[in-house]
Amino acid sequence: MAVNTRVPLIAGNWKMNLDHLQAIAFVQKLAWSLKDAGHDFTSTEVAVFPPFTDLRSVQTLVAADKLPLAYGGQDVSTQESGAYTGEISAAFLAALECQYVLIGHSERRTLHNETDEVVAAKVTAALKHNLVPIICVGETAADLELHGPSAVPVAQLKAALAGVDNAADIVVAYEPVWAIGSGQAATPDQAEQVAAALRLTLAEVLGQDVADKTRILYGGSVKGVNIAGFMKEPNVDGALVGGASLDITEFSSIVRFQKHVGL
Ligand SMILES: O=C[C@H](O)COP(=O)(O)O
Repeated sequence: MAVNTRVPLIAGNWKMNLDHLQAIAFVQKLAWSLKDAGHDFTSTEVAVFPPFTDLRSVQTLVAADKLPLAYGGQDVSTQESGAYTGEISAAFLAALECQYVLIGHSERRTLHNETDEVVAAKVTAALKHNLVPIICVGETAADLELHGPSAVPVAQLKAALAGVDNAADIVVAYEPVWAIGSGQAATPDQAEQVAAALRLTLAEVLGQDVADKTRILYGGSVKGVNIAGFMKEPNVDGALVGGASLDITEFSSIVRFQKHVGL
């Protein structure tokens, strides 16, 4: 068994919250609050995912104040450029120095009918522009009852990796749909079971080295009070946080999970 050298990642998905002015104030306060608390950004990486209209403001602030925060888009187009009204290309995100992009979030899959093929095309588009895709997978409550916990997330991951080679830097986020915004998080055991299955899939498709280095996040009602349980699991390398990422005290407490687990 390889030694785990994966740096935990705590990612805040703001969804459709905070305009560009609110984003500036929020990111500034978040960085100060973590700095004041003595957070070591090299031991746990922190990323935020603001709406597209905030990204230029966040980029300017992060660059000017040299903030140790990563950021990225919540979605990306499958297309390079052209007549695609409302779409945002991977090249545009790269030009704003985004490091990451969320792809295949369940809200995109359900509200915008994103298929596995579309998700795979978005992953390919992101990698082409050196963005690290955070590939979101997860089962609904009905899937869970019909197929058990891992079948749907594993199938979604396999489909998303269609155009990925084993040199690619990717992150996987396991987000059971039933746990998102419900206040009812999966148990650490449940998250670990699926994360382990996802890592096996990464090994099958991309090789053991990629599986060993790829971070797998858990998402779905993560809070300061439950993060430690997830982070004790060997295959969970961080969290994709929705609602709690909009509260600086709560998000900081999640980022500083080592405090709770005594690491
Ligand atoms: O992207 C984040 C997930 O949808 C989780 O959202 P939540 O933390 O509000 O449950």
